Order: sequence, then C-alpha cells, then structure tokens
Amino acid sequence: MAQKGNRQRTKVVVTRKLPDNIETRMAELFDVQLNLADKPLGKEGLIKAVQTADVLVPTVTDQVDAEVIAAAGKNLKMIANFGAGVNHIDTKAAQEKGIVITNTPGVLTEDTADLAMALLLSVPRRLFEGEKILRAGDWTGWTPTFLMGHRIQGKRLGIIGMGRIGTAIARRAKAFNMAVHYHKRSRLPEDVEAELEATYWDDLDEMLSRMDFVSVNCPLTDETHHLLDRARMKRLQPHAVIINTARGEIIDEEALADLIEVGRIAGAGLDVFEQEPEINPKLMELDNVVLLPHMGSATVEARMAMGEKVLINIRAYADGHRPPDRVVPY
Ligand SMILES: O=CC(=O)O
Repeated sequence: MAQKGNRQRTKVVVTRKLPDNIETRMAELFDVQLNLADKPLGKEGLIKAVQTADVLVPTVTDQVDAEVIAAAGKNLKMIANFGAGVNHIDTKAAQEKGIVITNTPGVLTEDTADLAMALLLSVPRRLFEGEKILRAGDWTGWTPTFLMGHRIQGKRLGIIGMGRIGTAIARRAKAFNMAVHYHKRSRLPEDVEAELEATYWDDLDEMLSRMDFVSVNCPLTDETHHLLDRARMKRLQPHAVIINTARGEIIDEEALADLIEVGRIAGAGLDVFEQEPEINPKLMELDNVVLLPHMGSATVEARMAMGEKVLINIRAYADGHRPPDRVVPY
C-alpha cells in the first residue's frame, strides 16, 4: 500500500478519454497521464503504461492480459477499471502479482437495465424497422396489417445471471406484466425472489425451452464463454428473442446469426458483440435484429458516477486504505 499523503506522487495512466470533470479532478489529485486524443493504446502502449504507472485506469476496450501484467514494473500496484465487467483483465495474473483491481459497480445498473428494456421493446415491436421505412420515405400510411409485432405483456422473460443488472431488469419486466424467470448459480434469497415474483431455474436448458424472451446478464468468465452455444440456443422456441447487454462472447454469435436466419429463433437485441467494434456481417443483414454500439452505461450520469468511483478507489489506495470496489484480491 502507498504511504499516506502519497496522492500527488501517485502516477495514474488513463487509457481512454473520460468525462471532462473527471479528468480535471484526476489531474488535481494525482500525477496523471490522460489520453485526450482517445486513441486506444494497443498492446504496446499498455505495456509501456504499466512499466511506469502506479495505477492503470483501463476500460473494456483494453486487453490487460497476462503479457501486459507480466510486463508491469514493481510500481504497478492497482488497476482501477472504468467499468463494471473485468473480463478484459487477467485477474489471476494480477492477483498473483499482488496488484489490486477495482471496478465501478452499482452506478450503471439502472441505465443498463433501461437499455435492455429498450431492446426488449424494440425487437418484438419492430421499432427500428419502422424508423428505417419512415426515414427512407417509404411509409404510405396506416394500414391494419403494417409492421405487426408482438406484445410483451404476459410473456415469459428468462434472465441469465440475476445480479444487480438482472434484478433491475426483472423489476422493469414485472412492471410490464411479464412473467420473470431466472437462472443463476446460486438462488436469490427468498424475500428478493418473492418481491420480484421470479421463478428460479436450476437447469438453464430447461428454462430456455420455455421462454419467450431471454436476457443475458451474467459476467463473462471462462465458464460463461459461449454459454449460449448453438445446441443450447436450439432449445429455444422459434418465437423466442434474445437480448444481450452483458458481453458478446457469452453468445456464439455465428450460431445466433444462423439460427435467426433460418427462423429457428425470432430475433435478437444486441448491445455487445464478440469482436467489438467488428460486427458479424450476417447479423447486419437481418431485419429482426437490433444492433447497438455497446451503450448500456452511456448516460452522462452513469459515466460521471463511474469516474467518481475510479477516483474514490484510487484515492483510498493512495491514502493507504482498502479501495471500496475491490475485485482482486478476492
Ligand atoms: O460494459 C461496460 C461495463 O462493464 O461497465
């Protein structure tokens, strides 16, 4: 741990452009290297950064892998991630080197849940298809059969991963009179389950075969990589729709595109992709798929609060305290 009063000398390297107020405060508090041009550092840049920094502030766009962590100098004591998911950081390698990792949980929950809900409405109600037709000047007026979609009221939503965001989606879904189901490694406490009126499924395959909508909300780990693979997605009913606001790699994207193309799944709403910012060209061709550019937490409020959390975590560390949002050490 740093000695008390070390803040000014704490060298912080930030990998991407952050909201202005956060950068200003960062510069007041620490010896900070910002990335005003917002160009990703890449492997080489990250390696260079960890050789000199006490604290690295990466985002989901930086692969802080074993190689980067191995290259870190003795000085690197902390990785203060700007974001909740830490799948892009080799947490095991960091743990072994005694590097503290923090994230920014809680402050992006509601916004990400809102975005999931927006997708959950957009796909079955065909909002973006309608928008496209109207903007192209091809709308000829109201007709009884134009752009008929499906209602979500009364339908079953299966949430995979019932953490903060999953739970926030469940609350919204309940307000829309959907029947909430969920799969999670460990069951929710009885009172929470009762409040959400949520049905627990120990067996994911069983749950999938009965759902109208599925929302992916688990973290990306070795265990959840391609959790929704081809075989598993084939368990879904043909009218089912998948929403993913978590991480692209949890779904086998190629299989998803194939299954939608042949009508084995009705559609998808995706905010995250396997090879961001590359998008599988097959997905681009499909009308019943809504594609968003990873914007779940993209509100001014969330991004400011995420920045505040990064500041608080680094400040705690620099003052010799345990940072509040530690992911590692576990
Ligand atoms: O995707 C963004 C995050 O993990 O915060």
